[in-house]
Amino acid sequence: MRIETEDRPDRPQEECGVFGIYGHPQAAPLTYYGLVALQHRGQEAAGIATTDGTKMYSHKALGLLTDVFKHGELEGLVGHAAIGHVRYSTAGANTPQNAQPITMSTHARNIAIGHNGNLVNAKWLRIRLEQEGSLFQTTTDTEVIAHLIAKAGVDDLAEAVATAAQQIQGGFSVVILGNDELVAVRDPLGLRPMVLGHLGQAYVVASESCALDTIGAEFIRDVEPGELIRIDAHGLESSRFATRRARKMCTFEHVYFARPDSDVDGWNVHAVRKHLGKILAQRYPADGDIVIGVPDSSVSAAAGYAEASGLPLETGLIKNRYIARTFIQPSQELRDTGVRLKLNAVRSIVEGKRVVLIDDSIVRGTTSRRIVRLLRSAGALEVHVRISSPPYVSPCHYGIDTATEAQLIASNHSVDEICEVIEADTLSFLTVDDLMAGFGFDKGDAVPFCNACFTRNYPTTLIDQSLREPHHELVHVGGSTNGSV
Ligand SMILES: O=P(O)(O)OC[C@H]1O[C@H](OP(=O)(O)OP(=O)(O)O)[C@H](O)[C@@H]1O
Ligand SMILES: NC(=O)CC[C@H](N)C(=O)O
Ligand code: SF4
Ligand SMILES: [Mg+2]
Repeated sequence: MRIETEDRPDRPQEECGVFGIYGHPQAAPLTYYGLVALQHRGQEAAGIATTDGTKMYSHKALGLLTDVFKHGELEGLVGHAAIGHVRYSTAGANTPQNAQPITMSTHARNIAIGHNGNLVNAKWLRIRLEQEGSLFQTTTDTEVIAHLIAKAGVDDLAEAVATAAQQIQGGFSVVILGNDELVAVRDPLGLRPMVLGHLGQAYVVASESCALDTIGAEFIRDVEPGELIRIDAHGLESSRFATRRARKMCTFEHVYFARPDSDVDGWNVHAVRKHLGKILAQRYPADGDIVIGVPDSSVSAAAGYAEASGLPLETGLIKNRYIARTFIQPSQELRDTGVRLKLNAVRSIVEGKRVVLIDDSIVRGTTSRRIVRLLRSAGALEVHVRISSPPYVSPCHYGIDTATEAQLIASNHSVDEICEVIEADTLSFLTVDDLMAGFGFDKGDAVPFCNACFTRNYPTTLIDQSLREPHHELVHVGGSTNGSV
């Protein structure tokens, strides 16, 4: 194993998916299938940890799930309870040791932890924990949660997790595996999603309901913001680690991130996107002949736009199904190549047409410019771009870190300037009020959503912003993390 240090690159980051199951003899394979359904949430690393009540087993590595578990590693993951994770880093680089679940042995137990979200006070907490003697193995914010659990000073895992959850701030949906129990918590504002289901006698928690559908589990309900769920041989117990307060669910889950077949906090993602497409057509019509959605995430909004405008919906862009999401590629060069590999225009459909192009978001502008060019080179006469969300002006600090402010095209360009940069004939975005109308809210209503990336109004203080980034990243090259803890 080679160990080296590197400066932490200041680069755009994104989301994760978590899954947990208790009470099933096939816990590891079911977790694997659940994670397959959540692969869109993170493609940098994947891992699973299981317990048979006595020993804990884990395997994790960089890469897609199918790469990480291609040599029969699942067979070694025995036990009736498991958690799993697919990672897109937000805190700490994309290195093997930062992959999750993070495992730790304490005097009381083994724990494994998987986290979706990003903490806004992890650096402060880490400094305090290090001053108190904690030694960190990774550079993630997630390990801070593990140390807080270990240091809680109580034997009961759920109590220890509650103590930890009360100290962390920001976005977090977390699954924790103990010796013979599974604990799940969701942040008090509900920034990150989490659902609860059951498969026969087994309980399941996951980032999105599509993971429940994939393993044939039944949806019970969303995990409440500020709720702690403990599942063990005695069944399921729910408690609160934080008092109820106004929800601030992430709208970007609905706009782009979640799968359209998922229901997030009572709204079906496809239905919301389609509704947003209709609002876009009603408020920002375009003189076009055909409507084309940018695959994959804008297909629902394009269907809504076409329905409301009366224009035909065409499949004018074909996506190579073997290329992962471009928005979450770690460098601009890779993103540019990614867009080219990913999409191609259908000349026979777009030639001689005025195209209304629907996309769900413009973040850096890479995708839109490339697609406008593609359509023109395939013979489109005009390209009118309509975006089913408002301009993305400010970085997310809660788990969908799309880019630094300087990289966000809307943070330093007007709509007209963006239109010019992406080489479109016309360009319109939804307003925040339009976006909220997509969920059935009227202007002026108090809404249960975080819209900070569109408004710069963050629902928490950004505590760590006053601290400098850590300088060093520890990179282990090679080696395996499989085996019992
Ligand atoms: O302005 P940019 O920085 O280019 O990012 C915005 C684009 O990225 C996303 O799609 P992506 O290609 O990631 O994934 P998808 O296939 O799930 O839509 C999003 O839907 C936009 O199309
Ligand atoms: N995208 C996420 O939710 C990442 C979780 C955690 N902050 C990490 O970087 O590993
Ligand atoms: S800032 Fe944007 S992406 Fe981040 S949680 Fe809020 S709505 Fe979601
Ligand atoms: Mg897209």
